[in-house]
Amino acid sequence: MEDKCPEPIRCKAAVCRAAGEPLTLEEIVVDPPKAYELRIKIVCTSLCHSDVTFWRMKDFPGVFPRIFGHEAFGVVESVGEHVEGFAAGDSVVPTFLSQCSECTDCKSSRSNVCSKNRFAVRAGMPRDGTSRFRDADGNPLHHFLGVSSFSEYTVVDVTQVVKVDPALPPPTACLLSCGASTGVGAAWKLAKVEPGSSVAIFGLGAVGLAVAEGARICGASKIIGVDLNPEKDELGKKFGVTHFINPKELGEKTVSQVIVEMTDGGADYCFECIGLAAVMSDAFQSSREGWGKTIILGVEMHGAPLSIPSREILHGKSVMGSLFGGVKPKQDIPILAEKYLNKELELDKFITHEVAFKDINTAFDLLLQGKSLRCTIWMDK
Ligand SMILES: NC(=O)c1ccc[n+]([C@@H]2O[C@H](COP(=O)([O-])OP(=O)(O)OC[C@H]3O[C@@H](n4cnc5c(N)ncnc54)[C@H](O)[C@@H]3O)[C@@H](O)[C@H]2O)c1
Ligand SMILES: [Zn+2]
Ligand SMILES: [Zn+2]
Repeated sequence: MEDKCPEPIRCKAAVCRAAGEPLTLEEIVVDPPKAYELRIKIVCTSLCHSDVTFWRMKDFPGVFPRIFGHEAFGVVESVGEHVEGFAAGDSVVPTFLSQCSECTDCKSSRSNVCSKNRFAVRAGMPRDGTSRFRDADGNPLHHFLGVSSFSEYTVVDVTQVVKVDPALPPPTACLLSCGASTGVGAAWKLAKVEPGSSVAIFGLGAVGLAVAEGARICGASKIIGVDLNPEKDELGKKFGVTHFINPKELGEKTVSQVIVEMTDGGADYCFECIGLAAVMSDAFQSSREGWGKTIILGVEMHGAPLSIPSREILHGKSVMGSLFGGVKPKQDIPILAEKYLNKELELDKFITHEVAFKDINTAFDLLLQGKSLRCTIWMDK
């Protein structure tokens, strides 16, 4: 092994000191990787709405100061003990979901939620709960989803790192680390959308539009997009959205009434890609009796309960939810990468902006104002 004794590294990170406050660029220390961990030099990262949700969360005490970020691409800098299959210089994407490849869930084709390194919003590393980051005063900085990519260097558990083809452009690899994989995976792996199906997507951000991209590839004939932002009408067309509904412009009718009319009984597949319990119910109401499936991808900020009429579920409708769109990171990200390199999967259109690391707060403004889908944040610019 080349990297016998990695030393702590001094570098810059965008630290969130309190909920909802702009991130501050600080010099930090990143400790060497422990056993089963890798230290990664982040090349670029981007902002997903899940970062924004937890950044905003004021009633989630004790987790600041924290380094957010979980969509990224980087290069392995060093590996800890017992790490197999990775070496310094490898192109990788860290992922918020793990795949240990050994547990019952990882071995089953029915699950993508590893039961050995379980998904949780922890403050530290998954195995020992401690932090690998320290600020200038030596105080620990908390991790986010085991990734914390808003730092020039980060430490990630080996079960949350996927090797990718170096031919992938860094911003594209970065998209596959969360949003694009989640949306495309939900249509392709979870719903298994059939040719000729009707699909309704609530929320046309990167996740919702990635569902549209996945549904387009699967041959869906009707792809209905629902969004409050009128600009998503034109934008959606680039992603195969065939019909657009702005709930603010419906007058007396409800969204679900309109979708049921448009699809002659309800959409075959409805996807919630916003994170609002009320919209999850709308999605369910818009699905077809007999076989309609509602797939929930949005993260409800306060975990509000989902309310659906129990009688309607007797009519053959079903609801399911998913982390990462059913994608098993180590198995499926390389497949999605290949689909991109074969020009089957179109990912470049998701990258609407780019900024230098020092301007990371601009990426927050762009997403919050509904102007960007994904903004590439370059660490070396
Ligand atoms: N399940 C997962 O594994 C997973 C992975 C990634 C993201 N997510 C979640 O998916 C959701 C979308 O993420 P994103 O990065 O695409 O977000 P985004 O901010 O880019 O997009 C959200 C879209 O929803 C629209 N919207 C907001 N409120 C609406 C309403 N009431 N009715 C209609 N449209 C509305 C916005 O205009 C925007 O276009 C978030 O909740 C995020 O946390 C889940
Ligand atoms: Zn995400
Ligand atoms: Zn596992």
